[in-house]
Amino acid sequence: MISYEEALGEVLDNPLELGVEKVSLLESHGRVLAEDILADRDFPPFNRSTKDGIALDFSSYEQGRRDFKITGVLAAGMPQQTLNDKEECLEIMTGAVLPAKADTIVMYEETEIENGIAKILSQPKKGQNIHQKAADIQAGEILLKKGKTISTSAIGVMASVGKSYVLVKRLPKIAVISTGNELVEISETPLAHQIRKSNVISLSAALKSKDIEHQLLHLPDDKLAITKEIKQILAEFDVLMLSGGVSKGKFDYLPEVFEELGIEKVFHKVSQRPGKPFLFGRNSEKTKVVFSFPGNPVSTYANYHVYFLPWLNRSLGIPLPSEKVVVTEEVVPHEFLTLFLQVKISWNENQLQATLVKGNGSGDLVSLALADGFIKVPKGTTTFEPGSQFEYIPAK
Ligand SMILES: Nc1nc2c(c(=O)[nH]1)N[C@H]1C(S)=C(S)[C@@H](COP(=O)(O)OP(=O)(O)OC[C@H]3O[C@@H](n4cnc5c(N)ncnc54)[C@H](O)[C@@H]3O)O[C@H]1N2
Ligand code: MOO
Ligand SMILES: [Mg+2]
Repeated sequence: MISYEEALGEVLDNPLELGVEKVSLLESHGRVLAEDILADRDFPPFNRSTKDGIALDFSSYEQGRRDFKITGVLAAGMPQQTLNDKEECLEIMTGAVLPAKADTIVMYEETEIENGIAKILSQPKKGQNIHQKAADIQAGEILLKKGKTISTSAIGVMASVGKSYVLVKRLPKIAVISTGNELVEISETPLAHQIRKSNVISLSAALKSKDIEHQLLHLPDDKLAITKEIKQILAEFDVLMLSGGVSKGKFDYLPEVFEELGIEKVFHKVSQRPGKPFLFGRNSEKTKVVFSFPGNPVSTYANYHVYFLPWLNRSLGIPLPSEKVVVTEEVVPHEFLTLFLQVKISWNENQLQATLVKGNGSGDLVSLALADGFIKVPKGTTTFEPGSQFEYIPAK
């Protein structure tokens, strides 16, 4: 059995080359940019007024003039005008184009306007209140680099250069598969010996929150049926994400079925709790990967966050986030297993602190909903004191 660290290393060593696709700008939020976005023009595209006031020729002020006759009003959206006479000025609004032959803007608050004459009350500096053409970026320069995760502000930047469609990294297409004869649909009333399938519903919600295309499928505890179906599913999807049927039981057929279908087992079973009987595999062409999670609800859920999400980030070229929290109580490690303990998170003096959520093992679905995430507790024999720091894996 391999350690958690080795297992994560193997998972991260098997990213998929997913390619790229074009999506509409509004659909691109959270996706990974697959092209550089260039400035299609200078930013700003013209000398732009940053204040409401008057535009004048500074040399006239320098020569002692303080009163300027107003000969027009410039609004944002008007084509560029010209200041025809040094002794005159033009009123100008924020965002309007600086007129030719003017070089300085004085805001209204620093003037007194009477009978069409603006009197300057302040001591303006040459060139003030002008956002110079190309000061932010020049046409042809890179505004956003490929590889960036698209934020809402990046969407605004792309809108400003007229990108209504944008090239992004493709997301994997995933089959989310429940296994087991005991499972019924959520809309059904289970008989005494049955339960509703919940694991795959959480997985589906988690994938939906990332806009990942996926399909919910179900397999009975019947080896022939499983083999036939998985063969078809493999042809259609990039990733198989299964829950259950992967441990030591008489009806846990998945490990042998994968082998028969040519799925290479990268590892099966990790020295961790929960989630020990996890199997990770891939096809020989390395175009498909299989996350076969143990069926206990907490195991499936923990392993999705511990392995699948980092794998997804690696496949998309996104840096892996790392967060630390401090525990409020003693934490007892396991001598041989890495533990993923459920915690509730709160803020304490600018630091995230974690309080353990006590549950009844990895079959306890109820405690799972009370937790915000997991802390990773390395194996060992020394109890951690309150205040010790742990890696935190948020679960959303
Ligand atoms: N002899 C051994 N027995 C078990 C071992 C072991 O090492 N040796 N490991 C235990 C651990 S740890 C786990 S975790 C489970 C994993 O079992 P499987 O992956 O084979 O899952 P199943 O047997 O199919 O189901 C286990 C449990 O989970 C429930 N389940 C499954 N799918 C769903 C679903 N979609 N929604 C809700 N609940 C689900 C299922 O009904 C079972 O109660 O094995 C231990 N045994
Ligand atoms: O790996 Mo299991 O999840 O401890 O029940
Ligand atoms: Mg089993």
